[in-house]
Amino acid sequence: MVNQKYLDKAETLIEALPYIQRFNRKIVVVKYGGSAMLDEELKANVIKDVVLLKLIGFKPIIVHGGGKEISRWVNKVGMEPRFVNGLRVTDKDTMEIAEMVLAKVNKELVTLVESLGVQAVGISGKDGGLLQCHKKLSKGEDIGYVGDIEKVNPKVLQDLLEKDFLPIVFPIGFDTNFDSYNINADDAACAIAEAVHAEKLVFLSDIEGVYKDKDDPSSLISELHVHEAEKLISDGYVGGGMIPKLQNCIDAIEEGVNRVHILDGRIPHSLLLEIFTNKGIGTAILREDGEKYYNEHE
Ligand SMILES: Nc1ncnc2c1ncn2[C@@H]1O[C@H](COP(=O)(O)OP(=O)(O)O)[C@@H](O)[C@H]1O
Ligand SMILES: CC(=O)N[C@@H](CCC(=O)OP(=O)(O)O)C(=O)O
Repeated sequence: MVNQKYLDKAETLIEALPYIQRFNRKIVVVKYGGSAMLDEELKANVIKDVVLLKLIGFKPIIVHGGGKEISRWVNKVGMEPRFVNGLRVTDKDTMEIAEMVLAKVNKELVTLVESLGVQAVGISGKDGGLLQCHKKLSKGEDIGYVGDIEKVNPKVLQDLLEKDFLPIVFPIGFDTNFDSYNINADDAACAIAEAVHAEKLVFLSDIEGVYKDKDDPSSLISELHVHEAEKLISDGYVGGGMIPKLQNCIDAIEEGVNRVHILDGRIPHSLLLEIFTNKGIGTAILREDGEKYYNEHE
């Protein structure tokens, strides 16, 4: 008689079959950032999940941030990090630090992927002219070298995917004068997902998902139609970094990305759980005609 434990494992693998079929050869953009990047064990788990997606036939692209690491280095050189509406005020020195730190984080992620036997290529938004931007103002205020993405040239990503590499992107771009700009990583992930016609865009953050009431963790919302997400923002239920994140989710859905999710990067393997099981973890943002499967607070 075969041990039940092994039968359960086989069952779990078989349960994944419809999801593997659905996403076979499809592009999945994973935005990785927040404090889930600071814990080495969590980082290794996130990378293992993405490598697994790659090896079973998905086409993942990682777009990463590293805001907390940038702030650590800004502090180290005796400066004070400053944010306006979730965006880093970026003077020339901060720009230099941001680019150096993000490039370092990028090569660490490349190394982790390579150590698992998958070929990765780490690039910035400058490479292949991927992210062309102009200076972004925050409600009219000049916040320095912060970039607003104007155009995405996805050719470099398409070529890398075609040759079976796993692209890992960090959010630094240039404008038409080739001046460098610091781009919010959520903005970069959203613009890239739209440009490559991703099937799915996943934000791995350091919160369970979107709460109906930002001060009440028991109010997690499993699924949100676009108009409901818009209403949460306009009614003031969403604050801080969740405002641009949710706005990016809305934009991505409106630009044709099929599925957009905000997940808790602190939960080990939340990416696999979301993709391969029918447990609604995190928050899914749905098209207006998208059917809801879960009830709130489930
Ligand atoms: N309604 C809400 N639901 C969830 N998080 C919210 C809400 N309103 C504000 N937030 C804040 O938004 C943060 C997530 O945005 P951010 O810190 O920019 O994430 P990341 O660094 O992963 O990109 C949460 O940690 C939380 O403090
Ligand atoms: C303009 C701007 O704010 N850029 C961000 C880029 C990194 C980022 O977005 O990192 P997380 O995703 O980890 O927050 C910054 O300098 O922090």
